[in-house]
Amino acid sequence: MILSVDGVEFSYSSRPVLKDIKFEVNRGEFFSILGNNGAGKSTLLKCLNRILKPQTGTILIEKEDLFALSSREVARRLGYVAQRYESTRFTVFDAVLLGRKPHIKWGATARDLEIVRKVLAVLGLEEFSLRYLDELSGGELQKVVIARALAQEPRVLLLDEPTSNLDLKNQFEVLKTVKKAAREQNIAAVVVMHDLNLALRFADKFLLLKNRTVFACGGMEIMTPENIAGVYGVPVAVERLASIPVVVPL
Ligand SMILES: Nc1ncnc2c1ncn2[C@@H]1O[C@H](COP(=O)(O)OP(=O)(O)OP(=O)(O)O)[C@@H](O)[C@H]1O
Repeated sequence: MILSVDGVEFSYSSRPVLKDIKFEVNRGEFFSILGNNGAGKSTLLKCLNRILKPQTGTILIEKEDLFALSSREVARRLGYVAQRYESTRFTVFDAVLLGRKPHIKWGATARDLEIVRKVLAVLGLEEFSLRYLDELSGGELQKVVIARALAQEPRVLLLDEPTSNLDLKNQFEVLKTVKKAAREQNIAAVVVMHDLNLALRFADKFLLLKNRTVFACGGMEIMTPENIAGVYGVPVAVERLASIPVVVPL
């Protein structure tokens, strides 16, 4: 187990958003967080990245209390891609190299540069290497911020709706890359998603959030029509098409 969350509660001033959140994520796992708009998914991800501090509960990363770690240690262990981000006057290469910052002591080494080149190649961003971020399309920029998080080589990768700006091909490529990174580097990817079909296709485990708390958590066995309808309030069928599970609203 790489991440363990127990009894987490969070409120924005007096507005309670999360209560009694409990789940575990294992190494190598693609873990999808699902739920309606406003269910608290982004808030939960921010608690996992220590941007927000839960009022109660514990979050352990590799058995250590997340809130007892130094900022540098957090940056080494956790990679985070927010739902919204701004483009800056960096080149794509430099922006991805920034992901290596928690590992760099004096200056970037040949290994750091190699990692950046590799990640850019995997995500098909090589040709954009020297372009400035503010000259990219929304989807290209989204791939760059994911590339930066992958270059960081974190133990846990936290992604908030990583495919929201991507076309069909890029949605698949990005999620495939994340899944491969989880498997090959034996890290965990915790991904907030809206597209149930993409979640079914790529995730190993699912956390369904409803009414501020965990509605269900587990593998494919919890993605039943009853649970999905219970969370989203829409009747659905879960079918297999070319042996791929798909959710169809009825
Ligand atoms: N900074 C904030 N201050 C006060 N309330 C907030 C703040 N950020 C979010 N909220 C509220 O907390 C609740 C959960 O928000 P959150 O962004 O975590 O939901 P979400 O599940 O990620 O939603 P979405 O799917 O729409 O992105 C919402 O009711 C939202 O209005």
